[in-house]
Amino acid sequence: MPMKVLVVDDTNTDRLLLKLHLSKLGYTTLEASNGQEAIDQFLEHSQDLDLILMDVQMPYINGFDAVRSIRKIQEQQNQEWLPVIFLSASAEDDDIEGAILAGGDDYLMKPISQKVLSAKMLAMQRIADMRRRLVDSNLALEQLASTDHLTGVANRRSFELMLDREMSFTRRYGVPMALAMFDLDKFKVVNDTFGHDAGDAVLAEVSKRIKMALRDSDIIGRLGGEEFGIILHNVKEDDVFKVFDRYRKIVAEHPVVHEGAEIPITASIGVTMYAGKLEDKVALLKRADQSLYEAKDTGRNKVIYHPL
Ligand SMILES: Nc1nc2c(ncn2[C@@H]2O[C@H](COP(=O)(O)OP(=O)(O)OP(=O)(O)O)[C@@H](O)[C@H]2O)c(=O)[nH]1
Repeated sequence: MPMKVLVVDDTNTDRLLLKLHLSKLGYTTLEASNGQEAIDQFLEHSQDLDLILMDVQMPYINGFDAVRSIRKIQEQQNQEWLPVIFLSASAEDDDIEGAILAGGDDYLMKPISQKVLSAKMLAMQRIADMRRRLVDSNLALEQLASTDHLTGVANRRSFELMLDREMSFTRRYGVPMALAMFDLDKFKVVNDTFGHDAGDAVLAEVSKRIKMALRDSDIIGRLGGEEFGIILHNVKEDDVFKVFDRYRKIVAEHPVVHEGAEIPITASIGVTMYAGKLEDKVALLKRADQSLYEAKDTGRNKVIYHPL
């Protein structure tokens, strides 16, 4: 993908010439005619910007100061590195050193040779491509590390991180949430009767059914074995039992079919609510677990919810 380049120069002709040359080379350009505009453009386009060409000598906020501000913003927002090439009429060693210290990656002498600029752009394009590949593979790795490979839902680590996030959202905005522990009944019998592969197929099918029934803002994760966690975001106390009983029915009403065999399956569900009091995740999980235990102990295939 061709790079998107922000061209910053207070001299209109220099800026237009640069833009023209870059467009001819196939790059997309944005422009700014002073340091403040450069910062504003960066803020607006930081997600898809690949390179900044920054004039050094500009009134008010010069190129060095503009780049220092941009680097500070990037650091605060934990953003990826964005290459900056300074453009300057000065060939003094101090200025070149100053450019690198201000956060620049390279330095081009004015008047700019089109040949040198084309070559530098080629090098920067290589870096931009490498950076994109790195970002993509980091995303893929993060996805892999947070997903349960059998069911495709969040794994325990990632579910607990999301639970932390949901709880702090509830504390800040007072939006109540529900947490359920959801455990398949007599799953050992399923494995023993139909085989481990059939057990795996049941786990995959049940999580698929629940995922389809959840709203986009709700979360399901596999806590381990045949146990799942479910978070309902922003739910009314009166609706909690109804929603989870619907999930219970979705599991129980149709057997899972695996290699011609019909495997009846039910689940027990322990539910609790969180309205933002000073409790921690461990306390909340424990409360849901106690309700789950009660559901198992009093016959299974049921939802237990004790309003707070
Ligand atoms: N097929 C399959 N089975 C699993 C997996 N993880 C855990 N199990 C099985 O799940 C079963 C859980 O058994 P128990 O903890 O005794 O509970 P249960 O039989 O579901 O009984 P209750 O929970 O009391 O209703 C064990 O037989 C585990 O081997 C998995 O990834 N795939």
